[in-house]
Amino acid sequence: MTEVALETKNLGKRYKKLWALKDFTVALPANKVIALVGANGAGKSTLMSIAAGILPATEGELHVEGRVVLLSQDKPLYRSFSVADMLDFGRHMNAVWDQQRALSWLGRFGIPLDRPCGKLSGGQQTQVAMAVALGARPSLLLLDEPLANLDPVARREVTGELLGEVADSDMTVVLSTHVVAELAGVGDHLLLLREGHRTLDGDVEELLSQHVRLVGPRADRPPVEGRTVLSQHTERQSTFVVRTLLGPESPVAPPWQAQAVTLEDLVLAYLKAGRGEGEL
Ligand SMILES: Nc1ncnc2c1ncn2[C@@H]1O[C@H](COP(=O)(O)OP(=O)(O)OP(=O)(O)O)[C@@H](O)[C@H]1O
Repeated sequence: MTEVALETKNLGKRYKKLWALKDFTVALPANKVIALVGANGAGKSTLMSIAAGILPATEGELHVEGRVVLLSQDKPLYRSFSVADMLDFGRHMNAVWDQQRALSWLGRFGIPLDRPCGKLSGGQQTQVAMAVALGARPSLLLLDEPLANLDPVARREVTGELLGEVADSDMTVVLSTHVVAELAGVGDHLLLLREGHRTLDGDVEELLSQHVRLVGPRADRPPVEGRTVLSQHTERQSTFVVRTLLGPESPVAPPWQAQAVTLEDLVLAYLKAGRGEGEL
């Protein structure tokens, strides 16, 4: 059985009248990179803050294994501290500290140790914050869009290195984003939130193999059994994204065509789907 890094049961968070998270039940697998995706306001930060213990839940249960570190977009760095001072600070603030791991991260991205943090670029500051987070040896590292100010190449490098860190340790990483185009190759597991609810959750490869896009003549329903996630129609043509056990390889009667979906297609289909439609 897969080990679980984070488990919730009917978790809910209410801010005055608004439920930012509601009836949220999930079990996220350990030692994976989990992409947490949702539109603005879907509840990603709320979930991460509760998991990190800095925000109390209104109702429900949450259980995490081991040490949790949350890194958000506003990086916790002292501007006058040099990079080396920040590592010293990390060592003093954490009961467990891996200096070598922190140094090795900075070395990979060429960050000078003697430079004051305030004189580093936004992207370099992100790398320092990442090094301090990794030095704390978290079992669960929650990254709340901290990569937003990295250029696309640097972001790809960071996510690649993170996958390596996960492979070399028992760490689990949850990485939140609403930049759907950047998802490919980033996560092993996808968790999609919409308006505080879990909309889709599963192993990325499995999810891709369970969905198919069907294109054919205008029709009210797709030509296969399954749950329709998204329907789009023009005057003469219909396109459906369907969750089906048949998979994208199975034949459909012509003139219908079955196409595999990419991760980006899949996420966009669920994000676009009307409320209720496509819910699991
Ligand atoms: N402190 C707060 N007080 C009141 N409402 C809040 C507070 N924090 C968040 N919310 C509301 O809760 C909902 C979920 O917010 P949250 O920040 O968790 O979403 P998110 O998915 O992280 O969004 P984004 O991608 O924009 O960062 C939103 O509707 C937001 O307006």
